[in-house]
Formats: sequence, C-alpha cells, structure tokens
Amino acid sequence: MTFGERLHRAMRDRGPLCVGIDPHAALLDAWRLADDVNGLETFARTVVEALAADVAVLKPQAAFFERHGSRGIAVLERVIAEARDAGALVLVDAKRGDIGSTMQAYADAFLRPSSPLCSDAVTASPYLGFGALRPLIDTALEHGNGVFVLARTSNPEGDEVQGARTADGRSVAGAVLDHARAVNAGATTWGSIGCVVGATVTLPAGEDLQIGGPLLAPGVGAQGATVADLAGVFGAALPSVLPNVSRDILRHGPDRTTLVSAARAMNSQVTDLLIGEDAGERGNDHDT
Ligand SMILES: O=C(O)c1cc(=O)[nH]c(=O)n1[C@@H]1O[C@H](COP(=O)(O)O)[C@@H](O)[C@H]1O
Repeated sequence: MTFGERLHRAMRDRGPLCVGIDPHAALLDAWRLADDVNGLETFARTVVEALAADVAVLKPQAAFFERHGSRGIAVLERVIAEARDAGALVLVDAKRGDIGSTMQAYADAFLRPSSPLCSDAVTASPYLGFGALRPLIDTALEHGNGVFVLARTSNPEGDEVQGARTADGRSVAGAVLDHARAVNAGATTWGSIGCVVGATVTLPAGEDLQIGGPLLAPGVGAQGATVADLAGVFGAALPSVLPNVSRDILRHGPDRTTLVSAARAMNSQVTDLLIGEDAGERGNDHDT
C-alpha cells in the first residue's frame, strides 16, 4: 500500500489526529524530568506507550532529539521503531531542504527501509525549489512512504516568503500546492505527497487546497488556533486535514491516563468537525 492509502485508512480507523512528540525543556521540567537524554527517553517512551496504539499519527520533532546529540538521535530511532510496532504511522518532523544531491542523503536517512531512522513520512522544505525535493519524493514513492511539504506554515513570519507572488501571479505557497497536486495526480484515495498549511493562517482568496493528498495542519492549541478555526482555513478541503497538536496534549502528562484522555478528547473534536457527527464513534473506537 502507498503512504497515502495507509494514512487515509489510519485516519478513518483511529480518527484524524496527529500528536506531536516535542520534548521541550520546559515540558521535561513540568514532567519532573531532567533536561538530559534520560529525561528525553522517559518522556518520548511515555508518549509512545500511551498513544501509539490509539492515534493515527505520531510526529516526533527531530530538533528536540538532536539537541541531546548522538544519544538523542538514538532515542529518536527507538521512538520511531516502537511507535510503528505499536501501529501508529510515524511522521518525522525534520523539515529538511537542500540541493537535490543532498536531498538524496536525507531520503536515505528518513525514508529508506534499511536506515535506523526510517519512518512512514518526513516533513520537507521546498524553499530551495520544489524540484530539489525530487530525490526525496522518488524515494518515498519507491518505498510506500510519504513527504509533507511546507506550503503555508503556521508562524506569522512565513507569509513574507510564502505569501509572495510568483511571476504568473500565484502565491509561492499556491505554487507549492500545485506541485504537490501534480505529483499526486492519478492516485486512488490520496497521493503520498502532503502539504503543511497552518491552522493559524489566513490564505489568499481562491487558494486551491485540494491537492489529492493530506494537509498537515499544525497550530491548534499552543499557537492559538482552535479546532473550529480549521473550518475557516480549509473549507471544502477539510476531509483531507490532519491536525497536529503537540504542547496542548503533552502538557497533560506524565500521567498516561490523563494523556490518553486529552488525546481522545481532541481526536473526538477533530473527528466531529472533519469527518462529521455521524462518524464521531470512529475517534472513540479505542475506548474499550
Ligand atoms: O511541519 C510542522 O509540523 C510544523 C509546520 C508549521 O508550519 N508549524 C508548526 O508548528 N510545525 C510543527 O508543529 C509542532 C507544533 O507544536 P505545538 O505548537 O506545540 O502544537 C511543532 O513541532 C512545529 O515544529
């Protein structure tokens, strides 16, 4: 199965929520863990053990593992393997972007099955040119994995670049969405190339979000967007949205029961909005 098909099925079966694993120093402190590699491992393991059998996607943010050096990266390797073993899809948030020949090395690291960091999908920046991502996309498609390409990011600074107009009048973000749509063309259900569009943003009128693939929507919770805001940002593209919530769920730890309850409550809210009230049970079908 392709990544697009696997993600579509996971979101249908488990609800359309992606939970971020972002072990900020402040969260380690709030969980009464040391800001070191042991604290990192306990934090990440707790999230995986609580949620990997429950939610569709877990998104470890690589930076919070890298800040602990090689031992932190080893923790990321174990997190990826354990979360996948428990049935979650793993999207490594690495936001890599470089010239094509270097992108092949990132592809080998994050999307080639022989790599210890291999996951189901990875985030990528297209701001060296979408075409420079080709080796990453080709490697993803070859192995049934996926890529989420930044289009319109959730931070306010993003608009300076992503809202700029190209020579043919499209926004830069719109041009990225167009590229993703072209790669996904012809896929059944969804293609395997998603885009990132923040839940916090105001898009130009007429921006076409239908890319034939998933739309990762960070920004709900700590960055100020609400689940209800997703309707205004995504409109007709709502059924393709995979909302990501990190801090607003993680702050409920370290108690696993509370963490699970917070994730399920959020999953139920996004299920009601994105899939419809009549499918509300889907987000809760792990309650037993
Ligand atoms: O690619 C991402 O996941 C991402 C893109 C974006 O536009 N904005 C954004 O916040 N993110 C990531 O999504 C997560 C958001 O975390 P919270 O704000 O704590 O929910 C962080 O890991 C960010 O790095």
